[in-house]
Amino acid sequence: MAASVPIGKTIYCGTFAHCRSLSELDICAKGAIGVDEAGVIAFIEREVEEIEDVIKKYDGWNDAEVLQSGESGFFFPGFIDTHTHASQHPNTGLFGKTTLLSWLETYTFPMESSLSSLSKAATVYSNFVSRTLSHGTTTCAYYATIHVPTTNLLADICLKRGQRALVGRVCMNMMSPEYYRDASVSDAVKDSKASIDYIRSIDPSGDIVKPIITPRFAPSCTAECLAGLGQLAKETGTSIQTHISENKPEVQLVRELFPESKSYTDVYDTAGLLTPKTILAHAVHLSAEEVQTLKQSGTKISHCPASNTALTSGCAPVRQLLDVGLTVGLGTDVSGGFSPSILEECRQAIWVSRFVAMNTADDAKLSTEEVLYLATRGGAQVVGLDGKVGGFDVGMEWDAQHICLGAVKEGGEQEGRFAGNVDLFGFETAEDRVNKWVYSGDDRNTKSVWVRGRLVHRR
Ligand SMILES: Nc1nc2[nH]cnc2c(=O)[nH]1
Ligand SMILES: [Zn+2]
Repeated sequence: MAASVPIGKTIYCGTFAHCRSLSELDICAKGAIGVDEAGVIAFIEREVEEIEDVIKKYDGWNDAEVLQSGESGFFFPGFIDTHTHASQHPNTGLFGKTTLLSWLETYTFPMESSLSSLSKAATVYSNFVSRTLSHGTTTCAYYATIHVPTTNLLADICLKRGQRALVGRVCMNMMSPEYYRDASVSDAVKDSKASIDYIRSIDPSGDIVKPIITPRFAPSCTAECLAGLGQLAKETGTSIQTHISENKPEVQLVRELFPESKSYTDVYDTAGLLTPKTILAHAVHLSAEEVQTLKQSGTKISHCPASNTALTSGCAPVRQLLDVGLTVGLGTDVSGGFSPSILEECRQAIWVSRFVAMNTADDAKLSTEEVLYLATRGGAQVVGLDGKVGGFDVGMEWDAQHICLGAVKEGGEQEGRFAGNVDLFGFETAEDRVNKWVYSGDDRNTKSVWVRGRLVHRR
């Protein structure tokens, strides 16, 4: 679906839910949200008895299309995936008993290197963008590969499909296989710049796709390469994404490779890579001092719980990171993570926080409201779209998903054609419905998805 398809005014009626803050999930059962031709929320009404009264109240909304959430449905902000690898999608579910460094060698580098092929990349990237959209992901921070043409192709696909994306050409000039590495620092910087220029040329406003500078992680890049990319980010005002402190052998490796640095965080700090537009994935094994450095630099964190469990990397101390005031979002980290779904990541974040709680204190536990916040407003802060997407407020853009759950009829069958795992028996409160969705929902429950008011997925 092209991003340029014109839209008319639309009023979304019925139940909507969104996170106001980390602890407050706002659910409105009799709502009406007016979205204008630009995809911007023009008004929000609560306690609506008759939609006609709303239409009368606002000039110029007579011809608006009215879309109902339905009895067992609700509108929810689109999910924001703050860290994933489109180029690893064919490997989803393939990790065996490997851990990070052996997994990279065994599965990841061979697959990524094969995406030099434009035809293979077209298939993999189109499929992955469809997949993430179908799970309600309206914004995604993507890693591609080292190849400029196919990285640019990923940006083309996101723009065409209308999914907001940060698209990164991966840089790696050290400890990488001969068959898959940047030949030199100048190549890494030049190719990154070429991809930045291309992505800015196809979407000069950056409303849908933006480039993001992407050093793979410290062990893949020399200090000179990291510094060159830090300089490039400064000169071009581009966002940055990389990995940090994912597993203990990796942290030890960074100590050995960068003996002059105080810590893993210091390696990035020295290179000028810690900025308010930097997204660091994982942050599992940081010291208190490193956390302070990240906080002071305004760096953002992507929590990737499914990946951290799959690769036995560790349990990120999310409550501590939040308490210090770091901004945290959720990332699927495919294919370290085994699912393209941020809803799945919400569950995984809840589970991991319970394992942390079992080993530390009960307040480590994350609630449903908290993970949904990380998946939406928190994620928006991480990717630099704070105040624009991630919630339903007047002036924000309509990046949203229509969730439909399965009402059970007398006799036991689910009503309608949106069969899924969630059964509603009629006694559930609005909060119960959201909880049931978080714990047992999936893409079968995601009926429609919009970005800036444009329909980008329908089931
Ligand atoms: N999870 C994950 N961690 C990494 N560290 C360096 N590269 C990767 C990657 O592709 N995935
Ligand atoms: Zn990753």
